[in-house]
Amino acid sequence: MLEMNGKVAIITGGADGIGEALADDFLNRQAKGVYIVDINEKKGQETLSSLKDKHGAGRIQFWKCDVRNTDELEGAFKDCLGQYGQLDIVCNNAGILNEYTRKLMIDINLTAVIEGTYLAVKYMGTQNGGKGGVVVNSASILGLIPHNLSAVYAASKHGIVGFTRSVAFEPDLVSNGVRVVAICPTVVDTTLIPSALEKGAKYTKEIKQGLAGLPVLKLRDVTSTVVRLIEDGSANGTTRLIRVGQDPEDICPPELF
Ligand SMILES: NC(=O)c1ccc[n+]([C@@H]2O[C@H](COP(=O)([O-])OP(=O)(O)OC[C@H]3O[C@@H](n4cnc5c(N)ncnc54)[C@H](O)[C@@H]3O)[C@@H](O)[C@H]2O)c1
Ligand SMILES: CC[C@@H](O)/C=C/C=C\C[C@@H](O)/C=C/C=C/C=C\[C@@H](O)CCCC(=O)O
Repeated sequence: MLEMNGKVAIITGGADGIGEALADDFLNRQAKGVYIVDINEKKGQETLSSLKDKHGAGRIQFWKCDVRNTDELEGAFKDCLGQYGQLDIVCNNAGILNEYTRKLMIDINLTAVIEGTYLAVKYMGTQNGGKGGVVVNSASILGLIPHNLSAVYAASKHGIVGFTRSVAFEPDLVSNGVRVVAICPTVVDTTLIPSALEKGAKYTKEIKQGLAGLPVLKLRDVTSTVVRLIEDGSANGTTRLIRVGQDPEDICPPELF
């Protein structure tokens, strides 16, 4: 069992929404340090300031970068180890929803998750001077089911699910003591979808109709599931579906051919 107490985490997309809630939750659980990595400087500084007010200045840092730039992302890992001397948890959570910018969305939602996972092995792995650890990738229910109004977004999230289930058992990860899991929430109470719709997302009208009346997850439904996955040392290659009013359940249990 890996307890949050005394652990150090990097959270991409940590300035807002699910990432911000994870940072707050980890700090509430006495994490030693949390690194929020985000492209949004203004929101990042605001979140940094409010988390410092709540939890004290020493346990929270903000690293501004675009997760698509692997060198800049790696800078956060190096800086984090320099600040805290350890790294235990990596949440590859940054994501966007924009069917008009297809390559950009795949680069942020999928490629950066893949690169972030291998950076986690490089900096947490037992064969690389670390103590091992856990990677939590933010997928979506749309990583498990198709969606005709969000095909590229769904492709990016299906990619995360396939990658997570596979890489978790890659020999290099197993021998380095690094577990990899993914969360697959339905709609969550953040600005991701409302702000995409406000900006005139593709199929805005149809998406609004589809979303009307759908139950919305609270941030704590997501953070509590993430913490359970982190703490459960047997969770590896797990893709956990999170729905309103239902216990989180594992879909596609990992089975190697
Ligand atoms: N909100 C939902 O309904 C929902 C449901 C299932 C899964 N998800 C997934 O969870 C993750 C977080 O979603 P959210 O709802 O908290 O979104 P959000 O928009 O509230 O927060 C996402 C954060 O990622 C940051 N970000 C975006 N592009 C970035 C980049 N290139 N480099 C660094 N940071 C970047 C944003 O600045 C923002 O702070 C996403 O991967 C999303 O796809 C969200
Ligand atoms: C799924 C949330 C987020 O990751 C992606 C949003 C992308 C586009 C917005 C909209 O088009 C997507 C709606 C997705 C709905 C998914 C599931 C529902 O059909 C059923 C949910 C019912 C339940 O909570 O069990």
